[in-house]
Amino acid sequence: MSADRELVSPDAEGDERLIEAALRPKRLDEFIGQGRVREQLSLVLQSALRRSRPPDHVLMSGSPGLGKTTLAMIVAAELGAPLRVTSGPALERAGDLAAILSTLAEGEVLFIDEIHRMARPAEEMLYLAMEDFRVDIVVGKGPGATAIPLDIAPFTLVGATTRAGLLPAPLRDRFGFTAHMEFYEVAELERVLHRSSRLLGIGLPEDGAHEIARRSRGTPRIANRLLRRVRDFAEVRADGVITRELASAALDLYEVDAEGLDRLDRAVLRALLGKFGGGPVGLSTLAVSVGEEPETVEVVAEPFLVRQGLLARTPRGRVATAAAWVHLGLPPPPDAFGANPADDAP
Ligand SMILES: Nc1ncnc2c1ncn2[C@@H]1O[C@H](COP(=O)(O)OP(=O)(O)OP(=O)(O)O)[C@@H](O)[C@H]1O
Repeated sequence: MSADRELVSPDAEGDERLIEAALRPKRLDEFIGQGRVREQLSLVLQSALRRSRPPDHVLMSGSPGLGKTTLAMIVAAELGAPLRVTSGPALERAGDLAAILSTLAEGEVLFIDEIHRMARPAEEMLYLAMEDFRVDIVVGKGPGATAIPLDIAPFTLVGATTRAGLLPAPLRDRFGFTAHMEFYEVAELERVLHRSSRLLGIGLPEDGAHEIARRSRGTPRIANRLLRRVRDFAEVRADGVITRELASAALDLYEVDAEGLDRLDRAVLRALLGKFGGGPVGLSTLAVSVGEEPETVEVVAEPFLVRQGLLARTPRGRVATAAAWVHLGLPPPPDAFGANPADDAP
């Protein structure tokens, strides 16, 4: 990912990770927004606690930075259970997963981030572990290979994915509960910002919080990061007070536009309008034209552009809406998507 994506990219590195960890809500009642998910999860957890049984396995899907890791940690904290953390790409061989599963304590929460990127043999081992709390350890090779069954402690799997559609059905079906994480409303992000500013000792007036919140792409991780950049700007260029005007000037400098679109978002829209006349165009062609991987465009940029009503995914390809033309200061063509009420028909 290029350096200029760092500011609004939901990925974080180094010190940023430490600050992120410090800002994570620790319990469900501190977790802001996602009302439906919170209520559903709370029921699942309370009922498990009453029955003194580990709850069903939980799958969380949603864009990067919406709080999936935070919620996984909260699941363990609410259950008073230990948490083991790994990720799909780290589970290349079945043995990698077997080593973890066979050492889980009873009731432990196993969090697998990016679960859609797990290798196939590990995935197959996970099916049995999730359903029967058992793994088959294969000893030997070829026709003489034998599977030795090994019981494992009952545990709860929490899987997180940015691409639920890529999970094979047998895996998806083994989760008792799926939490669909949505982008946050501006008012919710304002609460996230006020909480973070208290924890970081940053003075944040209401109007400054509002300006940062509305440019945060509906994502708490981005809100927290923009807060720190605006704080830097306020301290160096002004008297430290984050007013609306100051937040707006700082975010302009960092190339986050009034709707929260960053450079990649705008590059995607510009390519769609400038090179493909508004589309339809296939994802790979669009990604090549902005010099990014198709997955980055699909996972990082598109969900937000779709949510903002600027881009539509149609069976024929990606299409810019009339609002996208307006956003880039261009007159929409009469046949632009969304300019005609028939586009909304099912
Ligand atoms: N509901 C929330 N309330 C307050 N802060 C939140 C909330 N959700 C996320 N955050 C903040 O956003 C940051 C990113 O959250 P988290 O790492 O859980 O996202 P994620 O969905 O797991 O991202 P990724 O998919 O990239 O791993 C955390 O540091 C946390 O402080």
